[in-house]
Amino acid sequence: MNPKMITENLEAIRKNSPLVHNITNYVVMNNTANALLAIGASPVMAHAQEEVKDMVGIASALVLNMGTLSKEWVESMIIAGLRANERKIPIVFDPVGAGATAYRNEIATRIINNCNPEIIRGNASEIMALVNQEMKTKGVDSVVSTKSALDSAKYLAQLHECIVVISGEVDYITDGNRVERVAFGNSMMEKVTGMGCTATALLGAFVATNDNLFEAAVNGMTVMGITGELASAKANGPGSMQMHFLDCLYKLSEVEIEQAFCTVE
Ligand SMILES: Nc1ncnc2c1ncn2[C@@H]1O[C@H](COP(=O)(O)OP(=O)(O)O)[C@@H](O)[C@H]1O
Ligand SMILES: Cc1ncsc1CCOP(=O)(O)O
Ligand SMILES: [Mg+2]
Repeated sequence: MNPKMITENLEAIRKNSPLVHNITNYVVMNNTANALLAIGASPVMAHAQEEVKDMVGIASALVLNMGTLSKEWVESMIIAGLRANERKIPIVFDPVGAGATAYRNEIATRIINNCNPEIIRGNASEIMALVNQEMKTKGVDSVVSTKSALDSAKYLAQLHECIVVISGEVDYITDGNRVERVAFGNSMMEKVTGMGCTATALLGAFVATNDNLFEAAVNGMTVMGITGELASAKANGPGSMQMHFLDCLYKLSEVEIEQAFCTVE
């Protein structure tokens, strides 16, 4: 992980403006579309079974998010996922609320097994729940530390040959062997709904412009964290945090990325 690599990935997003197709939840559609625009990507939210295949046909990445599930949407996700596999475009999956209900566990397993996502990004509780169906979570928020989910993440990554990202105070990114730790960010990020979903959506833009999936995931989570730090320094609370997050993401510069690295080292 280095500032230059991250800046190059960011510049590729801004230059190419990849179309990121999202099948996501009602709560975060607006936030995540705005975050993708702010970073320089082009978002589209489309979930009708009649059109998802065509939309994947023109997209550079697919984001599947199970925040507000329904039977119809699940079928759309599977159709879209299979088309993404056919086109060999990357899929990023967010198992929102895995562990909270049996239905969520069942659907998460179905999406992973049928669509083979390149990246799975969840909070620690969700990642643990994907491995241990006995794991009970509070809802969409995590109740455990990210470090405690690391073994589950490695197992999941090896089993499905994908990258697993655990987000939280400290993020971990693993391909089952390598582990990268990203410790940027601010606790105010927990107070804005959809921050995790935003991370997942942004990962869509990073993988759309970087064939190295592991590197793309690390870059994406680093940009999330640094932007969170810059935004929280300007924010007075969750409302202005949300606004400043978009502005800081839009303006994020190479110098700011380098400075953030200097502060932690
Ligand atoms: N306490 C914290 N300190 C720093 N960054 C955080 C903290 N909590 C969450 N984040 C960051 O906020 C984003 C959303 O993560 P998280 O809250 O784990 O997702 P979710 O909303 O899915 O539970 C990630 O980029 C993560 O790094
Ligand atoms: C509150 C809520 N309920 C269903 S989806 C959702 C949004 C969750 O977003 P995030 O996991 O990014 O906090
Ligand atoms: Mg989440």
